[in-house]
Amino acid sequence: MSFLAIDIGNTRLKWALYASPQPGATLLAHGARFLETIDELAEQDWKNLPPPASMLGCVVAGEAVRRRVEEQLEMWDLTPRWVVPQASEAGVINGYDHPMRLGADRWVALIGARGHVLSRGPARPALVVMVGTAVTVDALDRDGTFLGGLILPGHGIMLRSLESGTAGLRVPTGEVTPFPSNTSDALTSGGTYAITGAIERMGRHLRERCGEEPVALMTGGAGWKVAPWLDMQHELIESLIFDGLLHIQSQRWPV
Ligand SMILES: Nc1ncnc2c1ncn2[C@@H]1O[C@H](COP(=O)(O)OP(=O)(O)O)[C@@H](O)[C@H]1O
Ligand SMILES: CC(C)(COP(=O)(O)O)[C@@H](O)C(=O)NCCC(=O)O
Ligand SMILES: [K+]
Repeated sequence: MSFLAIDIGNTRLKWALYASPQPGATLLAHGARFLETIDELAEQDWKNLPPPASMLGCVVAGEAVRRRVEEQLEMWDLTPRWVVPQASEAGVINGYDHPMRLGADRWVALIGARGHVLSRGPARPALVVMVGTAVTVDALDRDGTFLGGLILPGHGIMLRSLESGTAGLRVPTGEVTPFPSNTSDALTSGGTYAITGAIERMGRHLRERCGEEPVALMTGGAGWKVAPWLDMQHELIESLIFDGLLHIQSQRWPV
């Protein structure tokens, strides 16, 4: 009953093969590819994998990328299924004005985060941070209602937009420091503090709204770059999206 989970962001496709579609299932294999090279998945990463019995993915990179991935999936006898955010699912209530317009990766991360919160004891509010091409900072209250969240540029987009919008900012990346005294450090510190500042601000909104400290869960390829500078208790969970896909699949097709 192996299960293939796929997360397609705007920079990379991440995949993971689990022994079964159940939270906590054994991880059999996993990998990631920049979107430029996803047409090699069948011939390379997936060539020697045991055929998965089912698959569930989330994609925010558009129809053309989704179709390219579905072509790679044709090597197996699988029906590709892609998450569409619902009004509520797996204990999470979608508070977006138009629930289906929420990014599928954000919805899946919220469901994964809710699973982590409930597996640790009494329900608590959660701050769900995804540091990828863009950065999202989403707020779940104690009852599992998604209250709303921030979208801001990821580090790469911030630097590229500064480079393209100015004459003098094409410099190597620098260090994060309280008082940057060169262009490289100023850019790297500015980008990092913009991201951590947004996270800390949403953390304050959620704490004031719920009257208790939220659990802060962070994921995404650039999470490790930001985490050391975040002035709040938090946990980096690289598998958060996969955990959400496992929860959804286990509820849709309970074994
Ligand atoms: N191997 C890598 N090489 C360069 N950048 C990486 C790598 N892995 C992660 N990153 C960083 O993480 C970001 C992509 O993270 P990811 O979570 O895959 O984004 P998305 O979900 O938007 O595709 C990139 O913008 C980059 O900052
Ligand atoms: C905000 C995002 C671009 C983040 O995508 P990523 O950085 O993971 O590539 C994605 O969640 C998205 O396309 N959202 C749709 C708009 C919304 O969530 O309001
Ligand atoms: K992502």
